[in-house]
Amino acid sequence: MGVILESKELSKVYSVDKENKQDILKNVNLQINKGEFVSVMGPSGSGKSTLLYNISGMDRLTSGSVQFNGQEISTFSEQELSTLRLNKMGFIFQQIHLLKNLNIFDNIVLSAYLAKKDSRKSINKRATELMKRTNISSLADHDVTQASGGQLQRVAICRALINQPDIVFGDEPTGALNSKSADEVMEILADINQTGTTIMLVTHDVKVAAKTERILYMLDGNIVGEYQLGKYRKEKNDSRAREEEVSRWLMKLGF
Ligand SMILES: Nc1ncnc2c1ncn2[C@@H]1O[C@H](COP(=O)(O)OP(=O)(O)OP(=O)(O)O)[C@@H](O)[C@H]1O
Repeated sequence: MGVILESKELSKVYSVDKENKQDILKNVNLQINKGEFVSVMGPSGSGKSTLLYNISGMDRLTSGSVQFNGQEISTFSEQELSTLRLNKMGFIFQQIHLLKNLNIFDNIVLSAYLAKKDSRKSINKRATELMKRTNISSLADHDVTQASGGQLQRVAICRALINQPDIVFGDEPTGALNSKSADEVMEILADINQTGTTIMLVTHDVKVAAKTERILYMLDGNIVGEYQLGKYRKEKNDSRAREEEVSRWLMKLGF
């Protein structure tokens, strides 16, 4: 299978001012395998988002190492990092940052036009397929203001996938959605994972974590537990049992 992402002794210190420094990540060692679907849980302030930003090259670590596909990325320049993020990584956030002056289709294809890896014709074809897969084809020429939160989050998924990334990172990707839309988004992500894309997301929601394959638990800047759930398969119809399994594990950890 092989490792896609690895951190070794990853530390992040925030300096509030000269005297006040906060150790937010404390020597985090983490490995994510190619094709895995991993979630990160833990109390508020435990460092989940900070971990996501530091291992995805969106923020700079204070010390330690992060390797992506065997390449040390902590020493990359800003330009190298931005090229890496554009071509190899996709991002989905709780707040959907779409451009209001572009319609939904153009929001999805924009980063692929910028990456210039493929012709516009093949990018448009891919966008059309992604929109079909996420059930938002009818929204192509709509304004972003004309779509619901759940629909916009699907737009964000299409946008995250348009450059065929090796890995997709999500920071509370369902956090702003009602439970039906959250469920639909998770089904889409599970489906995308099953076609080979690695996914790592941060969540507070047991229902979300229960659709992932391995759950990491963060406490006070470190990973203090992990749980192997195995791949979620819709046809097994065991969402409830998985949620109960995760809840029992979290209770043992005092969550
Ligand atoms: N830019 C920053 N400067 C200073 N401190 C920060 C900064 N960003 C985050 N922090 C602090 O780092 C700690 C961890 O924040 P982080 O957002 O990673 O936690 P989290 O586990 O994702 O929390 P939540 O579940 O509430 O989103 C918090 O105490 C936060 O206040």
